Amino acid sequence: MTRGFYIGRFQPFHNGHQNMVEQIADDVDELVLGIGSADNSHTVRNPFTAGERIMMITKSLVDTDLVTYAVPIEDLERNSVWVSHVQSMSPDFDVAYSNNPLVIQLFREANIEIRQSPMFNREVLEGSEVRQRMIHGGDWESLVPEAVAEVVGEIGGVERIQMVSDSDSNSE
Ligand SMILES: Nc1ncnc2c1ncn2[C@@H]1O[C@H](COP(=O)(O)OP(=O)(O)OP(=O)(O)O)[C@@H](O)[C@H]1O
Ligand SMILES: NC(=O)c1ccc[n+]([C@@H]2O[C@H](COP(=O)(O)O)[C@@H](O)[C@H]2O)c1
Repeated sequence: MTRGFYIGRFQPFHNGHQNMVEQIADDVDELVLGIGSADNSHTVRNPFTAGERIMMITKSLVDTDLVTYAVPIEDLERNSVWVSHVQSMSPDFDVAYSNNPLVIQLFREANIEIRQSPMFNREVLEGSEVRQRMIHGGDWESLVPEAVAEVVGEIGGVERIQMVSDSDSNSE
Protein backbone atom coordinates (compact mmCIF):
# COMPACT_ATOMS: atom_id res chain seq x y z
CA MET A 1 0.00 0.00 0.00
CA THR A 2 1.42 3.39 -1.02
CA ARG A 3 0.25 6.70 0.36
CA GLY A 4 1.11 10.02 -1.32
CA PHE A 5 1.03 13.61 -0.08
CA TYR A 6 0.08 16.48 -2.42
CA ILE A 7 0.48 19.98 -0.99
CA GLY A 8 -1.02 23.16 -2.44
CA ARG A 9 -2.94 26.26 -1.44
CA PHE A 10 -5.85 25.23 -3.71
CA GLN A 11 -7.27 28.78 -3.86
CA PRO A 12 -9.45 27.44 -5.39
CA PHE A 13 -9.04 23.74 -6.34
CA HIS A 14 -9.06 23.88 -10.18
CA ASN A 15 -8.97 21.49 -13.15
CA GLY A 16 -5.13 21.47 -13.16
CA HIS A 17 -5.18 20.15 -9.57
CA GLN A 18 -7.90 17.63 -10.50
CA ASN A 19 -5.76 16.38 -13.43
CA MET A 20 -2.75 16.10 -11.17
CA VAL A 21 -4.73 14.02 -8.64
CA GLU A 22 -5.98 11.75 -11.44
CA GLN A 23 -2.39 11.21 -12.56
CA ILE A 24 -1.17 10.59 -9.00
CA ALA A 25 -3.96 7.99 -8.64
CA ASP A 26 -2.00 5.75 -11.06
CA ASP A 27 0.92 5.70 -8.56
CA VAL A 28 -0.65 5.43 -5.10
CA ASP A 29 -3.51 3.77 -3.23
CA GLU A 30 -4.19 6.66 -0.89
CA LEU A 31 -3.53 10.39 -1.10
CA VAL A 32 -3.31 13.10 1.52
CA LEU A 33 -4.09 16.56 0.18
CA GLY A 34 -2.29 19.12 2.34
CA ILE A 35 -4.22 22.39 2.39
CA GLY A 36 -1.31 24.83 2.57
CA SER A 37 -1.50 28.30 4.16
CA ALA A 38 -4.49 26.93 6.08
CA ASP A 39 -4.41 29.93 8.41
CA ASN A 40 -4.98 32.33 5.50
CA SER A 41 -8.31 33.48 4.07
CA HIS A 42 -10.24 36.56 2.99
CA THR A 43 -7.48 38.03 0.83
CA VAL A 44 -7.22 38.15 -2.96
CA ARG A 45 -4.40 35.58 -3.00
CA ASN A 46 -6.05 33.37 -0.38
CA PRO A 47 -9.79 34.04 -0.48
CA PHE A 48 -11.09 30.74 0.92
CA THR A 49 -10.81 29.24 4.40
CA ALA A 50 -9.28 25.82 5.02
CA GLY A 51 -12.77 24.45 5.69
CA GLU A 52 -14.10 25.80 2.41
CA ARG A 53 -11.14 24.32 0.52
CA ILE A 54 -11.79 20.95 2.24
CA MET A 55 -15.37 21.07 0.91
CA MET A 56 -14.16 21.88 -2.62
CA ILE A 57 -11.63 19.03 -2.62
CA THR A 58 -13.80 16.41 -0.93
CA LYS A 59 -16.73 17.01 -3.28
CA SER A 60 -14.52 17.18 -6.40
CA LEU A 61 -12.83 13.86 -5.61
CA VAL A 62 -15.91 11.93 -4.52
CA ASP A 63 -15.87 9.75 -7.67
CA THR A 64 -12.07 9.27 -7.79
CA ASP A 65 -10.85 5.72 -7.31
CA LEU A 66 -8.57 6.70 -4.44
CA VAL A 67 -8.85 7.04 -0.67
CA THR A 68 -8.23 10.73 0.05
CA TYR A 69 -7.73 12.80 3.19
CA ALA A 70 -7.63 16.61 3.27
CA VAL A 71 -5.42 17.97 6.06
CA PRO A 72 -5.00 21.68 6.82
CA ILE A 73 -1.35 22.79 7.15
CA GLU A 74 -0.70 26.24 8.60
CA ASP A 75 2.34 28.25 7.47
CA LEU A 76 5.34 28.61 9.78
CA GLU A 77 7.92 31.37 10.12
CA ARG A 78 10.75 28.82 9.81
CA ASN A 79 11.16 26.87 6.58
CA SER A 80 13.71 24.60 8.25
CA VAL A 81 11.06 22.90 10.41
CA TRP A 82 8.18 22.98 7.92
CA VAL A 83 8.56 19.36 6.76
CA SER A 84 8.47 18.14 10.39
CA HIS A 85 5.37 20.28 10.89
CA VAL A 86 3.76 18.68 7.82
CA GLN A 87 4.62 15.21 9.13
CA SER A 88 3.13 16.05 12.52
CA MET A 89 -0.21 16.98 10.91
CA SER A 90 -0.55 14.35 8.19
CA PRO A 91 -1.07 10.59 8.08
CA ASP A 92 2.28 8.96 7.23
CA PHE A 93 3.13 9.09 3.54
CA ASP A 94 5.70 7.44 1.25
CA VAL A 95 6.06 10.07 -1.46
CA ALA A 96 5.27 13.77 -1.84
CA TYR A 97 4.02 15.58 -4.96
CA SER A 98 4.64 19.24 -5.78
CA ASN A 99 5.89 21.51 -8.55
CA ASN A 100 6.80 24.27 -6.09
CA PRO A 101 10.63 24.73 -6.00
CA LEU A 102 10.81 25.58 -2.26
CA VAL A 103 8.60 22.61 -1.33
CA ILE A 104 10.73 20.31 -3.53
CA GLN A 105 13.93 21.57 -1.91
CA LEU A 106 12.61 21.16 1.66
CA PHE A 107 11.36 17.59 1.07
CA ARG A 108 14.63 16.62 -0.68
CA GLU A 109 16.67 17.93 2.24
CA ALA A 110 14.49 15.81 4.56
CA ASN A 111 15.26 12.74 2.37
CA ILE A 112 11.61 12.31 1.39
CA GLU A 113 10.94 11.22 -2.18
CA ILE A 114 9.30 14.04 -4.15
CA ARG A 115 7.74 13.77 -7.59
CA GLN A 116 6.80 16.56 -9.97
CA SER A 117 4.07 16.44 -12.60
CA PRO A 118 3.67 18.07 -15.98
CA MET A 119 1.63 21.28 -15.95
CA PHE A 120 -1.82 20.84 -17.53
CA ASN A 121 -3.01 23.73 -19.71
CA ARG A 122 -1.14 26.16 -17.47
CA GLU A 123 -2.01 29.22 -19.62
CA VAL A 124 -5.41 29.17 -17.93
CA LEU A 125 -5.31 26.46 -15.24
CA GLU A 126 -3.69 28.65 -12.61
CA GLY A 127 -5.23 29.82 -9.32
CA SER A 128 -4.46 33.48 -9.99
CA GLU A 129 -6.24 33.30 -13.39
CA VAL A 130 -9.35 31.79 -11.75
CA ARG A 131 -9.34 34.47 -9.05
CA GLN A 132 -8.87 37.31 -11.55
CA ARG A 133 -11.82 36.02 -13.59
CA MET A 134 -13.94 35.91 -10.40
CA ILE A 135 -13.02 39.52 -9.63
CA HIS A 136 -13.62 40.82 -13.15
CA GLY A 137 -16.73 38.79 -14.02
CA GLY A 138 -15.04 36.39 -16.48
CA ASP A 139 -15.76 32.71 -17.10
CA TRP A 140 -14.02 31.04 -14.14
CA GLU A 141 -16.50 28.15 -13.86
CA SER A 142 -15.03 26.35 -16.89
CA LEU A 143 -11.63 26.19 -15.12
CA VAL A 144 -12.83 24.34 -12.01
CA PRO A 145 -14.67 21.09 -11.25
CA GLU A 146 -18.45 21.52 -11.08
CA ALA A 147 -18.39 20.79 -7.34
CA VAL A 148 -16.05 23.76 -6.78
CA ALA A 149 -18.38 26.11 -8.64
CA GLU A 150 -21.22 24.87 -6.42
CA VAL A 151 -19.25 25.44 -3.20
CA VAL A 152 -18.16 28.91 -4.34
CA GLY A 153 -21.83 29.70 -5.02
CA GLU A 154 -22.92 28.34 -1.65
CA ILE A 155 -20.40 30.44 0.32
CA GLY A 156 -20.77 33.63 -1.71
CA GLY A 157 -17.16 33.30 -2.82
CA VAL A 158 -17.31 35.62 -5.82
CA GLU A 159 -18.87 38.43 -3.78
CA ARG A 160 -16.20 37.88 -1.13
CA ILE A 161 -13.21 38.06 -3.47
CA GLN A 162 -14.66 41.11 -5.19
CA MET A 163 -15.11 42.77 -1.81
CA VAL A 164 -11.59 41.99 -0.57
CA SER A 165 -10.07 43.00 -3.88
CA ASP A 166 -11.46 46.52 -3.34
CA SER A 167 -9.83 46.78 0.08
CA ASP A 168 -6.93 44.31 -0.03
CA SER A 169 -3.46 45.83 0.00
CA ASN A 170 -2.02 42.37 -0.89
CA SER A 171 -3.81 42.37 -4.23
CA GLU A 172 -2.24 40.27 -7.01
N1 LIG B 1 -2.31 23.42 -14.32
C1 LIG B 1 -1.62 22.68 -13.44
N2 LIG B 1 -1.15 21.46 -13.81
C2 LIG B 1 -0.43 20.71 -12.94
N3 LIG B 1 -0.10 21.10 -11.69
C3 LIG B 1 -0.54 22.30 -11.28
C4 LIG B 1 -1.32 23.15 -12.13
N4 LIG B 1 -1.59 24.28 -11.46
C5 LIG B 1 -1.00 24.15 -10.26
N5 LIG B 1 -0.35 22.97 -10.15
C6 LIG B 1 0.46 22.51 -9.03
O1 LIG B 1 -0.36 22.20 -7.93
C7 LIG B 1 0.30 22.56 -6.72
C8 LIG B 1 -0.58 23.49 -5.93
O2 LIG B 1 -0.74 24.66 -6.69
P1 LIG B 1 -1.42 26.00 -6.20
O3 LIG B 1 -2.50 25.67 -5.22
O4 LIG B 1 -0.39 27.00 -5.81
O5 LIG B 1 -2.10 26.41 -7.56
P2 LIG B 1 -1.67 27.48 -8.62
O6 LIG B 1 -2.53 27.26 -9.80
O7 LIG B 1 -0.18 27.45 -8.84
O8 LIG B 1 -2.17 28.77 -7.86
P3 LIG B 1 -1.69 30.26 -7.58
O9 LIG B 1 -1.81 30.99 -8.88
O10 LIG B 1 -2.69 30.65 -6.56
O11 LIG B 1 -0.30 30.18 -7.03
C9 LIG B 1 1.64 23.20 -7.11
O12 LIG B 1 2.64 22.21 -7.03
C10 LIG B 1 1.39 23.62 -8.53
O13 LIG B 1 2.58 23.69 -9.29
N1 LIG C 1 7.56 27.80 6.08
C1 LIG C 1 6.37 27.48 5.60
O1 LIG C 1 5.36 27.71 6.22
C2 LIG C 1 6.25 26.86 4.25
C3 LIG C 1 7.32 26.41 3.51
C4 LIG C 1 7.08 25.83 2.27
C5 LIG C 1 5.78 25.75 1.77
N2 LIG C 1 4.78 26.21 2.54
C6 LIG C 1 3.39 26.17 2.03
O2 LIG C 1 3.17 25.07 1.21
C7 LIG C 1 2.18 25.41 0.27
C8 LIG C 1 2.72 25.11 -1.10
O3 LIG C 1 1.69 25.21 -1.98
P1 LIG C 1 1.80 25.93 -3.41
O4 LIG C 1 2.62 25.01 -4.23
O5 LIG C 1 0.37 26.00 -3.78
O6 LIG C 1 2.44 27.28 -3.18
C9 LIG C 1 1.84 26.91 0.47
O7 LIG C 1 0.70 26.99 1.29
C10 LIG C 1 3.06 27.40 1.20
O8 LIG C 1 2.80 28.52 2.05
C11 LIG C 1 4.98 26.76 3.74
